[in-house]
Amino acid sequence: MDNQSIQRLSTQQPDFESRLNALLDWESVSSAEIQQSVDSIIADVRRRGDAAVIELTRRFDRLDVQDMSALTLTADRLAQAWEGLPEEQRQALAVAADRIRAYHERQKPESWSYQEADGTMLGQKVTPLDRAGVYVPGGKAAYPSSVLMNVIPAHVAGVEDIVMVVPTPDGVLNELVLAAAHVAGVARVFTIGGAQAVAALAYGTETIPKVDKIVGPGNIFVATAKRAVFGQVGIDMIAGPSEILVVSDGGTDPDWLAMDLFSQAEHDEDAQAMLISWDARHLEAVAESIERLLPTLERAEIVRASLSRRGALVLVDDETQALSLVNRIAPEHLELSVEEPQRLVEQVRHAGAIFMGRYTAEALGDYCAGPNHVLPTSGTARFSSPLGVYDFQKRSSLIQCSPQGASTLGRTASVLARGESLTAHARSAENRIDSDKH
Ligand SMILES: NC(=O)c1ccc[n+]([C@@H]2O[C@H](COP(=O)([O-])OP(=O)(O)OC[C@H]3O[C@@H](n4cnc5c(N)ncnc54)[C@H](O)[C@@H]3O)[C@@H](O)[C@H]2O)c1
Ligand SMILES: N[C@H](CO)Cc1c[nH]c[nH+]1
Ligand SMILES: [Zn+2]
Repeated sequence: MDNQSIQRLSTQQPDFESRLNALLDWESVSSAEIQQSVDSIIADVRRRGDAAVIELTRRFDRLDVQDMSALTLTADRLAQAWEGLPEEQRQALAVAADRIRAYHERQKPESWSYQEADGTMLGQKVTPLDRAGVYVPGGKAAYPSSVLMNVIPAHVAGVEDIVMVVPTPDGVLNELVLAAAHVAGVARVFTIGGAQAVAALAYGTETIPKVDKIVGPGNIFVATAKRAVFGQVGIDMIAGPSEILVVSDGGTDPDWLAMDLFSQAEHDEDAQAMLISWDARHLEAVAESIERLLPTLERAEIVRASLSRRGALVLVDDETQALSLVNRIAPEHLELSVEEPQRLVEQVRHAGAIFMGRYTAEALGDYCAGPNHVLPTSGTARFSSPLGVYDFQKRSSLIQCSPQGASTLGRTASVLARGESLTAHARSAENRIDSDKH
């Protein structure tokens, strides 16, 4: 059992709690050393702008460039990537983009207002951000799907200026990423990544425009930098390594489930993949599938590392205990691989995205089902939501008093303001009481 790739847990084990906590605790991976290095990168970019970005890109992505033009891709270059793709890939990108757009159109909030009996109008006006910065990860793997997932909701929200950054280690451009940027309607791409890209978007440089908000997932350097610049700009969330939590009733093919776990484990050595079941024999079968199928993967080493560090097959007493664990873990992706997912989903309170039934592989959501794949991780689904149109918009309150409304509200405001000893507030409100009768 010891030399197996994935840990085995049971709620009956006396040390279950501490072992589970160790698996869930990703934040502790963010060491003081990383924080220090990110702080100094941000300070450098603030101080020296483009020169720092160029130097840091040389150091971390091994790109030997002299000026920012070599780190800039124009709309023409993106169109060229689109034209050069095989038809099958163009088709797949277009289908995914259409489905993601259709889903996000439904999220679009409307401005609203209503009128009170005395003619006072109250409402809420929704406006898009002027400029959004989209971080597309590109260190260990390139993510064309993340381009679509980040850019399309911004467009649907009405953002006019979208600046995309994506690292291209060793100068290798990924044509699918560029084509996805084209199909999603991006006009400007800078081939930079890591904390230096986040800092450039947050503070602006001679070449890179300062944005209002930075969205998109990334590694620990990206996440730490986003946390550091929050306040200077908005951010969507701190997205950690990918996670999957599967609840299985024992009726799904163990090979399918093993591959579902691998699908997230292959992102990163820090990714988390867990399966919970109350069927001990089924867990054994999944363990056997894992051992047999793991060597067949292209990214077997990453998967092995991730499963041994943050992977687990968890035996619980029953369905109730499984659901209570789900709500405690608040996973990024939850697969309910059970006969009656509708019944179970009623009891799920915290999860980024819920994949219901044996046929709904999480991987479909990563690419083309329609909902966003940028999701809260590390338990933050307790208080945050998938990336969406609402992340690219803000709301302003609208208040228009009729003369009568100003009198009624003025009396109430005056009392409250005097209670706070704020006499200018009180007199400002009182000035308008019965002003139409003078
Ligand atoms: N939540 C989501 O929707 C989602 C989607 C796709 C990917 N992801 C996650 O995003 C992450 C992508 O990570 P990645 O590394 O492949 O790409 P990345 O683009 O996030 O990071 C690459 C950059 O990290 C910087 N970097 C690397 N080593 C450094 C060092 N020692 N010091 C300072 N900077 C350094 C470099 O500048 C490099 O450009 C993975 O964890 C993956 O699971 C999440
Ligand atoms: N599973 C990732 C989010 O956690 C998204 C992704 C992109 N490509 C494949 N998967
Ligand atoms: Zn994925």
